Amino acid sequence: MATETATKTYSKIQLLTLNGPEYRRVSTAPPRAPLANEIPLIDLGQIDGDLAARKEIAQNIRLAAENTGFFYVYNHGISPDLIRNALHQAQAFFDQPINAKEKVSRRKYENFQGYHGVGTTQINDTETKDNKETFSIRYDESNDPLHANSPTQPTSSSRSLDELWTGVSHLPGFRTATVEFWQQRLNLARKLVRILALALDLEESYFDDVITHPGADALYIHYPGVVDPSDSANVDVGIGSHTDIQCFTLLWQDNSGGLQVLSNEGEWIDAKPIEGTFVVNIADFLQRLSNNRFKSTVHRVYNRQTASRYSMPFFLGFNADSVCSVVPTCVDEEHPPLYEPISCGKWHHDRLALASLKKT
Ligand SMILES: O=C(O)CCC(=O)C(=O)O
Ligand SMILES: [Fe+2]
Repeated sequence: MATETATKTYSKIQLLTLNGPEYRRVSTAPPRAPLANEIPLIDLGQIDGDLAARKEIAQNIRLAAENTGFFYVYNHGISPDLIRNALHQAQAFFDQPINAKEKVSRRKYENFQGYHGVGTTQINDTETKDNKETFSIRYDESNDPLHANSPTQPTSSSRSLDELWTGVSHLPGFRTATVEFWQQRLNLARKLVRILALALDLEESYFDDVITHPGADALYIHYPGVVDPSDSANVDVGIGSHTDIQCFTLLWQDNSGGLQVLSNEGEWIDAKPIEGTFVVNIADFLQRLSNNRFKSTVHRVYNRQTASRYSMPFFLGFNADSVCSVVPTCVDEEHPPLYEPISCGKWHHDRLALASLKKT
């Protein structure tokens, strides 16, 4: 009689990095539920409270950032009505015929803004093409409440952005809801940067000078449903295995499920949707500045249902031109800096260029 052994099988995924390809061992077992400390729920209710309250949030975030780099936040202060409205706008945009969406094709704008069609991206070339379509906007000073009193001069890129907004102006309320949701997440992200400084034992204001004109990229993503979810041969990824590039991501996801995070042991875990939360994950640039103390963790999305899945990520990076070094609190004799200083803009640009070079 055969004895059952608890042997686990693993495959390998490849990730693109500026230091060459990196490989991760990945269990072939179906995703499991996370342990409580793998993707903890963190209460931000006191983020505007006194220093002791902010330090308590920082302590919780530090533990999560050093473990998987993924956590949920609640009591984040962004109104559910605004989120619902943004979601309806995203759905209205994606429900349009393809030629209406192509009018704002990202090929016409700088920095990947605008529309990317289904199957036009492949974030991991050892997996399938990404089965998703997206609408993206980037940081725009004229939308930033921090600079409300400093009128900006029109530039060629602001003129091309006007064209982008004109291309969606037939969708009532689209621009207003999209910009307001972007502004509120930028505001929350700036507060989180100060909490992250505390979590790294730095002065709370340590990063203030590098978030005056930050990377602040907001996406609407639509993952089309699959025709037959029981068809196990059809395993197109929604978005392939990857790490995020800049400092951290604030992600709103609908109730579909499908977001999976790679555990420290190489098993997929489900970052299941939790009403009223954002999923936050540390990204590569912050891992780098923390000398690998904070973790930028591999994740992916599968939409294995007939219905559409929608998500709305917001990626925060530091000012594109500010050169940043590994922070002093993460360096000592036993832990020399592992990385050279670099700006987040160059880091982001080179990573994106690497991905597109691979495709040509
Ligand atoms: O759609 C999601 O839930 C996650 C998307 C994501 O990981 C990304 O856009 O980097
Ligand atoms: Fe991601």
